[in-house]
Amino acid sequence: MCDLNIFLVGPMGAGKSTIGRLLSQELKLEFVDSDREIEKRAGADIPWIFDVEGEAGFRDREEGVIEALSLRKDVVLSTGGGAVLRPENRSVLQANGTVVYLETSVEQQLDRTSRDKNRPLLQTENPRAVLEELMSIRHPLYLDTADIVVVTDKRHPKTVVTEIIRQLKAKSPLEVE
Ligand SMILES: Nc1ncnc2c1ncn2[C@@H]1O[C@H](COP(=O)(O)OP(=O)(O)O)[C@@H](O)[C@H]1O
Ligand SMILES: O=C(O)C1=C[C@@H](OP(=O)(O)O)[C@@H](O)[C@H](O)C1
Ligand SMILES: [Mg+2]
Repeated sequence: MCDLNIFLVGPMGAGKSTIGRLLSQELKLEFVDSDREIEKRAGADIPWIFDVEGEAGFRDREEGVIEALSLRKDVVLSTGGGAVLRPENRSVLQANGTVVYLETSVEQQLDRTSRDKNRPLLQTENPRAVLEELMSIRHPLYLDTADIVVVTDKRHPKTVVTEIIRQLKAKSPLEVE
């Protein structure tokens, strides 16, 4: 395998962080998560960054981290759900690896994100309305950025990983062993 980069995009609760780690283990690639890298560089967690710097401050940090991480070699990068918003991010992701969209229904997003409080955009009275609104804006951007689309609804993470690898092999048989 040479210079294989896989970038996971998709909405909150799609399973990008979970699936990314599993996929990296399966393909023996390094695993990086842009949200964790943002937190590491800031020395603060995401809720703090949103609180103090606003969403715009977070997006600026995210852009720097996505550029840096996408230029690495042989990584699986799990991005945050809003990474596709900036055209600069879409460009670097498309230029430097295979982009996988983990597609998920709002219903599953709600189910998977209801237990933790670390997503500032969902700390609201009506997370369903927020997720629907975000999906209407972002779904076309995910589709536009991705080389591969994998549905994750009601699928075990291991099944999702198997399906990603199947589609990667179908696309570039020589790169994925
Ligand atoms: N395919 C799946 N089936 C069931 N639960 C999942 C699946 N993928 C992720 N999860 C769970 O959903 C939650 C959110 O997953 P996470 O990987 O953080 O998503 P993302 O990074 O896309 O926001 C976690 O508790 C995780 O264990
Ligand atoms: O959708 C978004 O705008 C966000 C998604 C989060 O990442 P996950 O998609 O990994 O939850 C995180 O980057 C931040 O809370 C903003
Ligand atoms: Mg994540």
